[in-house]
Amino acid sequence: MKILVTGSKGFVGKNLIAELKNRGYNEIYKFDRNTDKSLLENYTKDCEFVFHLAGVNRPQNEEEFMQGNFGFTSELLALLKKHNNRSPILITSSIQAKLDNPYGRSKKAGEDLVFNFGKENGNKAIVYRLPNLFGKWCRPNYNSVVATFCYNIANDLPIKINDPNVVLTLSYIDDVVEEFINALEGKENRNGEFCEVSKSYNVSLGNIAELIYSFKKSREERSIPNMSDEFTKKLYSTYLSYLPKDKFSYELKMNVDNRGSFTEFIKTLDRGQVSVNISKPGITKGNHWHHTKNEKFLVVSGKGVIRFRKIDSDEIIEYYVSGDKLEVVDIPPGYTHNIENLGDTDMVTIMWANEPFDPEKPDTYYLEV
Ligand SMILES: NC(=O)C1=CN([C@@H]2O[C@H](COP(=O)(O)OP(=O)(O)OC[C@H]3O[C@@H](n4cnc5c(N)ncnc54)[C@H](OP(=O)(O)O)[C@@H]3O)[C@@H](O)[C@H]2O)C=CC1
Ligand SMILES: C[C@H]1O[C@H](OP(=O)(O)OP(=O)(O)OC[C@H]2O[C@@H](n3cnc4c(=O)[nH]c(N)nc43)[C@H](O)[C@@H]2O)[C@@H](O)[C@@H](O)C1=O
Repeated sequence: MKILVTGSKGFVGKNLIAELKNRGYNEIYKFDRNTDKSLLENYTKDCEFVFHLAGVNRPQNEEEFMQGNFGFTSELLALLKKHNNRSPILITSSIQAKLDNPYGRSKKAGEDLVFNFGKENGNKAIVYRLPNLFGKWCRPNYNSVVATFCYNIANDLPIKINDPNVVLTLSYIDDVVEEFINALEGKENRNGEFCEVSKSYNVSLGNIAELIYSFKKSREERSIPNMSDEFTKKLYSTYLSYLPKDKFSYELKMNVDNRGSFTEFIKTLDRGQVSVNISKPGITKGNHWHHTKNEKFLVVSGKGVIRFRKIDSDEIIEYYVSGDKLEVVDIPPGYTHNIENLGDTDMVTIMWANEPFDPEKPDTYYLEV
């Protein structure tokens, strides 16, 4: 299927094209600002679907709104008409089309053109009045406060919030792309004459800023944002996409002694803590038990033994473990336990505990196995 995408180098265009390719749509005609106009003539001859995303959001002069959002749409429609091309046309209008401002009026004029063209020529008109969008690859300091906040905070730059109570309606780029591909496949989500993305979030600017700052802080706290909240999950992915290329990594505090090291990796209040334990050859760690605290040990490199003894019993239970065969060993409460490195290399163990370590209430009692 031959698909024409205008505005192919923009935020929405790049995300849409990447996913179209993932899904096997490989005949994509890309048109953007610097594409030779004569190619648009060719593309409109035989394209079978049009995603008309090219739009003017932040021009130097106000007149460019009408030239870009109405004028260029007319040129595109005239070419489709010239070639008697009846392919469906999807356009990205804006919730601002309802507003009496230069951008809104130009988007409304573009909508009217497409609706009328559809009626006159039989092309299916698929018109989205999109809310503010967010996601990876949106240009910062341009048409999205989310992109600007993510970029500035990731780059240690200040942000300016005049009114933190302003509430935005936001849709996430992956949900937009999913909806657009549904539309391509004839399953657009209609609400009256317009189409809409089914998922959107109403969030205040203050909340957005607070969340993004918390993402930055999560590295120091070794915490993980709340992924059970859909908006947080999507905003966190967006934030990460703005990390500068020299800031993808961060160091952890390694607690080193002559036995090896113990390093906290991830701490959560509701799903526990993950740490990395390194033991030198011949070293035994542990020899303690817990009332309620419990753990999972996963040796990923080296070899050793995990021993258990119920605190009122003489029976010793042994689990031989090695990085050659990944196996999780649960550490049940009421059993004193230790882990000994039996190999001649460092033994590396991933340790999960059901609660973050609390020095005030460690629930850990020394007792030899
Ligand atoms: N992102 C959002 O939150 C929302 C976007 N929309 C609409 O969705 C569409 C896509 O938005 P988005 O991807 O964010 O915007 P972008 O500015 O990132 O992308 C639009 C692309 O279209 C190009 N373009 C503009 N005019 C023309 C033209 N006459 N010929 C060829 N190329 C052109 C732009 O080039 P250049 O950069 O050189 O101008 C740019 O590469 C726009 O129509 C926008 O109005 C609607 C609601 C919300
Ligand atoms: C739907 C619509 O969506 C976009 O247009 P926009 O709404 O202008 O987008 P924005 O993210 O720049 O602003 C959102 C709100 O946020 C305020 N705002 C901005 N920048 C800061 C800022 O830096 N600080 C503060 N405090 N507020 C800001 C601003 O005053 C406004 O209330 C376009 O993609 C467009 O194409 C489109 O159609």
